[in-house]
Amino acid sequence: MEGQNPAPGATDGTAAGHTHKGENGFSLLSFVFGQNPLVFSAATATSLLSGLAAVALIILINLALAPDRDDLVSLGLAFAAVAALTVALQTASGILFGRLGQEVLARLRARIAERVEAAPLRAVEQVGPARIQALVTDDVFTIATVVVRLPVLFTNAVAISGCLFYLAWLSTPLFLGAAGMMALGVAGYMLVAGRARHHLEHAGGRQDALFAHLSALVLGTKELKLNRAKAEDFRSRHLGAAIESVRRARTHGITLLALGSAWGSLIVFGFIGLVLFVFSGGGTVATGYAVVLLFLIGPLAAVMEDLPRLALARVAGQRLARTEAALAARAEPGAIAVPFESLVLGGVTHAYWDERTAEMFRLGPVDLAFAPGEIVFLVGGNGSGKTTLAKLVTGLYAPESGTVRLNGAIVDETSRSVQRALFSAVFGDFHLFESLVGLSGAPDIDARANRLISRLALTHKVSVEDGRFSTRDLSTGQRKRLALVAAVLEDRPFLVFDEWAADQDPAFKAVFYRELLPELKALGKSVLVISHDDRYFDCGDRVVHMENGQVTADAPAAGGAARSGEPKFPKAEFVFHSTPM
Ligand SMILES: Nc1ncnc2c1ncn2[C@@H]1O[C@H](COP(=O)(O)OP(=O)(O)OP(=O)(O)O)[C@@H](O)[C@H]1O
Repeated sequence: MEGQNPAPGATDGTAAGHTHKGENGFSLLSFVFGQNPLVFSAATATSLLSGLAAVALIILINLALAPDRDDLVSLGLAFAAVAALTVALQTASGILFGRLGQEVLARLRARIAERVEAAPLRAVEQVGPARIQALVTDDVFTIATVVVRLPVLFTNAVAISGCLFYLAWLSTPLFLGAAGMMALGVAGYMLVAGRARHHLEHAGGRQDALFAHLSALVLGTKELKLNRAKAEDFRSRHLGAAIESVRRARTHGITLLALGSAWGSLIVFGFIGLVLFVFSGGGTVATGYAVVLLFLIGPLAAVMEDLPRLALARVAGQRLARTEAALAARAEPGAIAVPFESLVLGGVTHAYWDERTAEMFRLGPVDLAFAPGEIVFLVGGNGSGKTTLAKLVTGLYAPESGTVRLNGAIVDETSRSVQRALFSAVFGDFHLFESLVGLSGAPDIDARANRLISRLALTHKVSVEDGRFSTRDLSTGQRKRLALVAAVLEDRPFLVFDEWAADQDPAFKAVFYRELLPELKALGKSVLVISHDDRYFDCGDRVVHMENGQVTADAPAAGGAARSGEPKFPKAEFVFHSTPM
């Protein structure tokens, strides 16, 4: 499985998977309020006041329109004051909500990052990188866009309510008619919006596939550039199809929302027309109604325009809540470093269920024990379950059944972080960070890293300065050497190398197996080496064989030189020695 993303649709039989729990678990308003209660309250208050001020304006206009007024000057002054206040309030609420929008964007991104970081590896694998990418870019942006629109929405809501009250004061039947028509408009809209949301949710799911294809477009550039037919097929059938299906689903959703809005507007215009041209009979009273009703058109149209945005944000919020539920992690205490005495797997199992092929891969039950200072080779055919077993040994996966005992005590959800804290690993799909993340501030870190780099024959290529690698533009084998540097510098008691030597040249393979491993052993480190290099199996203390998810042999290595605890090359310096952290 190394070097591959988990197959989409592949899920465990037992793990959390894509749960629908928390479907409606995202409340935009309470989330926005929680970000900054003070700013939210101030922004809401200014929006609501600006709505009221707008209603006051319309009343003043109406008064000024009445015939034979002798207080036009004072009305004019009041109008100027209220207009200035309205603009000031609108500006203030716009600025405050703009600020909140950015806070929401930043906070949601940080929150998703925290969830991903805290979630069990299996849950992250199941959610997949594409969904996470889509969430932190597209979905959170959709949510933040609505936050920025909130002041307008609030202001308009107040303006509409205020106008309705004013209408009620002008004429009760008119008010009842207006309120009834609006209720009809909203009911029609809601009916259509429910159907639209279905399309928008579908678009969200297709968008995950689209992000996966976009990532394949970048990661697979070499393959696509070499083969034009392949590139065209990928562009048209795979990437193109995903782009098209997102477009189609979104268009359906947005069209339905637009039709819903149109229905609302039609009802409102119809009502205004009826009042003005059929029932009022003209005259100044009709002018008064007309001013209020015409004023209502603006806020109503704006609200109708904002409703689709709200619907989109709601779908995005639900996707966020669902993903967060799938990533849910039990709070783990901070990982304490404990001395390593023993690690024993008893009847440990794990299963992957692949929905597409409807096949189950079962690992175990596995019984295995590890002791300090031991070098264990884990060998077996492709797909036999070596990496999966390594993930169970390191505590990256929790066993589905069986037990893991660390220093005699059973590891459970609360102590799995302690198990993980024993390990540094270089997996086949390792990631080389651009700096020695987590080691900044460690004493002498640059010098120790550069010594190791020189030991791994990389001095001419790369160096470490202020904890950063000078470059990562290296060959795969060279980058693996740097990953080993980072792992060794962590100075943890147990190291895992998953086919680390597979990308090394023959001379360096010998250095790895015959020099580095014995040196690590001499330092008391335990090392689990996943390997196909059978000519070096004698460098281990034990060789564990796997076949089809089962451990088929666990025996001392034939002629194991490292068992003596002495490095095979006595003159090798112990450059790996570093200050424990
Ligand atoms: N993330 C995953 N999701 C679903 N199935 C998986 C996942 N990882 C591995 N598998 C399945 O588990 C089986 C064992 O995979 P694993 O990577 O543990 O084997 P391996 O012995 O390390 O193979 P290799 O030598 O090729 O690296 C594979 O057949 C694969 O189908």
